[in-house]
Amino acid sequence: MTHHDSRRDSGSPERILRVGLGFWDANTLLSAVELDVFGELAERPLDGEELRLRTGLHPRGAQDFLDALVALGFLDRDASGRYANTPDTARFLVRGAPEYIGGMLEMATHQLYPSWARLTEALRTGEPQRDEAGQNHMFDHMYADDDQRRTFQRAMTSLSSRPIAKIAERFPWPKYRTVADIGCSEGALLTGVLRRHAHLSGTGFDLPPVRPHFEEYVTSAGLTGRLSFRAGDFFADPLPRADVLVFGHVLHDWDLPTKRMLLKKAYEALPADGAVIVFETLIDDERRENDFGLLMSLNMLVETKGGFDYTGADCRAWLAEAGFRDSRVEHLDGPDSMVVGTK
Ligand SMILES: C[S@@+](CC[C@H](N)C(=O)[O-])C[C@H]1O[C@@H](n2cnc3c(N)ncnc32)[C@H](O)[C@@H]1O
Repeated sequence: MTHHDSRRDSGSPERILRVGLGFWDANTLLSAVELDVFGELAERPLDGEELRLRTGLHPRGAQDFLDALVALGFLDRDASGRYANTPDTARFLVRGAPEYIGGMLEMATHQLYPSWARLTEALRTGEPQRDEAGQNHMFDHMYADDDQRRTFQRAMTSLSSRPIAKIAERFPWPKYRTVADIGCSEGALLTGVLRRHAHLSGTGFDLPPVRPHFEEYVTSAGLTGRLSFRAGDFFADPLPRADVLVFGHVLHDWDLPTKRMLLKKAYEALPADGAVIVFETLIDDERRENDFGLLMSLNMLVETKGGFDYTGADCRAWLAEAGFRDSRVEHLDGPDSMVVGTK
């Protein structure tokens, strides 16, 4: 990927304006998700007035809003003026669809957008811009609220589903019998991997408030017998023992001493020849290409006390320090890659 070169020096201010006003596009899409425009169109196309009434829009902005979604490529409109989902919005933005990605966008609306409005302050001070993020246990605070907890779990599942499918497909699972996912959230990784590999059993490790979400998700996937939940706090408790330990989008939440502590605990919990899988929106080693990974790291700046994203080379160095005998980096999907370390 060398897309950054084509983004520079085009001789036109268009890209500068487009990025600078990127919140126009973003808010239009986020409002459409919040108002469930795509869900209302799941069954059949609707004319503008019916769609307006169903989504509760005031007449003043309705037509511009819906036609902006057409112009942005998120809706189609036929010759008779009826609106319909595009193949992508039908697939990824209808709530309840198996590949629904809107959980992440719901979290963007409620949580990330207000923090990002204060990015300059975060850059000047190094401080997160969510009131509760300054506390040691930001998750305790977020999980105290049922809605926030559910939105966050859904966001994680939606963001992780594609890299998880690749991990299920590409990692040499036949060599191992047990897997534990540290910071498992609803259990999307374990479910994806165990569905594909019938010989495996798994443990999800996460904070106690996550248990009901995990159990609901795993039950609906029909995997209750092979999967269990272990409630714990990885600061205070040892990690569960398993042949493979997974950290998905977990290390980037924390500062460097915590990252190192978690990898050390993983080493201790693994048998000889056991493996750790770390998957994230890894930054490329040159720190030039993976803009999503770099922006994710700024997201950790505004959202967490010490979190940051990192390169594959960074992670391999930490794995070596923790004692792992070898490691490798493999691209998964989109901005996500995994680092695999062997004890
Ligand atoms: C960013 S989410 C990643 C979820 C999932 N692994 C994925 O890739 O989609 C981080 C997870 O770490 C969990 N977590 C945070 N602090 C924890 C702690 N002290 N002990 C155990 N789990 C924790 C959170 O509850 C959350 O599920």
